[in-house]
Amino acid sequence: MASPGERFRAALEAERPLQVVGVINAYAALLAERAGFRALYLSGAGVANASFGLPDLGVTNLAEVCEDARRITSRTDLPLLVDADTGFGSALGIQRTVREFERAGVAGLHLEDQIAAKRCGHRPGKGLVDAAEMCDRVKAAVDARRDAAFVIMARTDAVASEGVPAAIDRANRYVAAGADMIFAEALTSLDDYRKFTAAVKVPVLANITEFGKTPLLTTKELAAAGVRLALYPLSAFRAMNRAAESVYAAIRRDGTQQSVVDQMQTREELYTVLDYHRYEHLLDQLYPEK
Ligand SMILES: C[C@](O)(C(=O)O)[C@H](CC(=O)O)C(=O)O
Ligand SMILES: [Mg+2]
Repeated sequence: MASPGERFRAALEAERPLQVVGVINAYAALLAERAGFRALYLSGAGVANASFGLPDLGVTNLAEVCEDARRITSRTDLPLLVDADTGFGSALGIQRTVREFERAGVAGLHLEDQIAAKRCGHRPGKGLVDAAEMCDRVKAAVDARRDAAFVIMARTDAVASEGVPAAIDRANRYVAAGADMIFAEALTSLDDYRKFTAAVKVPVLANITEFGKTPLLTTKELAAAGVRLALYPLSAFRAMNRAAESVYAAIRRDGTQQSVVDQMQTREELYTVLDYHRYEHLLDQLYPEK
């Protein structure tokens, strides 16, 4: 079979823009696969928020992110893009990140030009490293990959503090350093995406995260602006949280779940997604009933 990186690149050719959808765990990955997506995303915020109940402020480490990634890649062949924040260390740390991600079956990563004390891209107070330091991060990542198809995506958070032209300039420097794709973070208009894609000669990703700085642009609009990848990092996670909140509240309030059962996925539906009956059948064969 093609390598994960090759599968990601093939997906990018098959769809414009390629929709890359966030999955916070392996079960969500199965749901996304059934919905027809061609590429998946493990969000740094998702790992921090969902797996650890922590804010997305650079508090999770390589091993923790890898573990979440591995659980997803062991259950689906869809290529998985993983958020590596600022890379988990300096040059040697970044090299280790790339190797561990490759070993975990990941298709590619994105690295951002924020300082190590990173913030969410859509929040104030982001600090940046200079472009030269970010280029060193990109070079370290490119040198480390064993599969040439493993995707090294450079994310620039510079729009907020330096403006669009300076962010484009940074993006082009990251491409010259070897970045395969550019993650243009927290752009505020379609026109700014147009400026990016006109000036940057590799595929550009738009992060369509809710309640942030970027309007909820459609794939049609993004395609017309030349955007090649559309990311939905936490959409399903936010909806799951709302659903869980309402179920917990109802059970606590009513002393029964009767009013919310019709909001639930049924046991049979759960099993269908898991392919439960195939596993059960296997078990029956291994241990026939006496
Ligand atoms: C894409 C992102 O890096 C993530 O970790 O998912 C976040 C998403 C978000 O907080 O909405 C980011 O944009 O910084
Ligand atoms: Mg992130």
